[in-house]
Amino acid sequence: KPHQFWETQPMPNINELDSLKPGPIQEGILEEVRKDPYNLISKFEWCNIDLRNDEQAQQVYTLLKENYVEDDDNMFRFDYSIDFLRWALLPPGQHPDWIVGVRVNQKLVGFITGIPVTLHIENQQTKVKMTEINFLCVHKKIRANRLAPVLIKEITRRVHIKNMWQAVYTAGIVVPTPISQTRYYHRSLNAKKLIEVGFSSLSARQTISRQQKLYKLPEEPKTQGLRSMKKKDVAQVTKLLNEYLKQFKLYFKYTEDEVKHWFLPRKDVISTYVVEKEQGVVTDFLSFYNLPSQVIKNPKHTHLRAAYSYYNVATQTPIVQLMYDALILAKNEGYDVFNALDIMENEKFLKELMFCPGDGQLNYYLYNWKLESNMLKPEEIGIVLV
Ligand SMILES: COc1cccc(CC(=N)NC(=O)c2cccnc2OC2CCNCC2)c1
Repeated sequence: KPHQFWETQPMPNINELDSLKPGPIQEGILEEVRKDPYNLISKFEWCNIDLRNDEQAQQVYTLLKENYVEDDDNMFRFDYSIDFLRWALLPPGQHPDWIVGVRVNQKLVGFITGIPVTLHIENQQTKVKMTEINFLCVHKKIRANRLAPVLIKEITRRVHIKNMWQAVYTAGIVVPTPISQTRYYHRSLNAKKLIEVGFSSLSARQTISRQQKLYKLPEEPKTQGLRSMKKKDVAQVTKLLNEYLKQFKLYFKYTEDEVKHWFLPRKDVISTYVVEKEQGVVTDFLSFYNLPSQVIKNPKHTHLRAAYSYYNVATQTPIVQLMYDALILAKNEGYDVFNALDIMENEKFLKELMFCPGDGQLNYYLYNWKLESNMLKPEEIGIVLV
């Protein structure tokens, strides 16, 4: 029976979509939260992963590299680096017991994570402290042990115990009940490599050299004053970002500390470029994160270098021009492809900059929250998960 687990969860099911009132579906009662971890099958043990510890970080890296998300044709698998995982999972205010592992004889076989976020939902008044769940992974060799539902219940318990009752997450699969179904798009930067790894294919009339010409980019960005973000930009970037995000129905509010963490450039993790017009005034910024994929079987290439659009705020520079510069910068940083979802204002540049639709969708989920409107359009989503 499909969804036997999800039917037990506070997610609106198809026939409640019109009866539930907006807001929390279940009131959280702290006293009722189970104090001890969920039971695991024998030999399986819970552990908190300290990603600052090289050995433990390496174990997480290897588990994900070999067992995490693959594309629909099982040709590519995400290959998150240790530096990336430290960026993604050690933000300000993180909780050590929200980086959850399951071990069998010291070997890491299961993983799930949460980070604290403050989410604004649908209108200004409601802002909800909650968790952003990510990196749910069970080793390929021990699937169908029903470990995934236990990992979800355990991290839910660890969130409830901190008196938080909502969560936000994304998934390529559809389980009850997405709040938005977004599509992803790819812009070729290295046409030859994309064809060699099988990411792109040539139709009868296309040739590699024709593709290379089609996707060719200028050597240098066009926008005057475009430069790498520095510490001194944090205050202005924070104001620009928080102001910009208010137009969406779902968005995070960022402190300057969080902007420092999420946007200051980290080599091979996050790239952020600001547009500094006359003396010191920052008017726009663009950012993209580095998520390579392992090419599962290919004689010539082991990895696909992919840049993923993060947050882009265009107030003076036209968004199409800003994103064209993002493509040029990503190409110059060595990326093969630039990926983006059709969320926020991205529809405004996807076609014009020759992005092609991917073969899947990314669904957004809100745990224990009924929206006023059952579904949000992708352009109403103002949050990017890594
Ligand atoms: C090209 O290598 C891949 C390796 C694994 C999966 C996919 C397809 C896929 N599922 N892509 C996305 O989910 C995706 C496509 C564009 C932008 N962000 C995305 O996902 C992000 C956000 C959610 N967590 C994973 C990274 C592609």
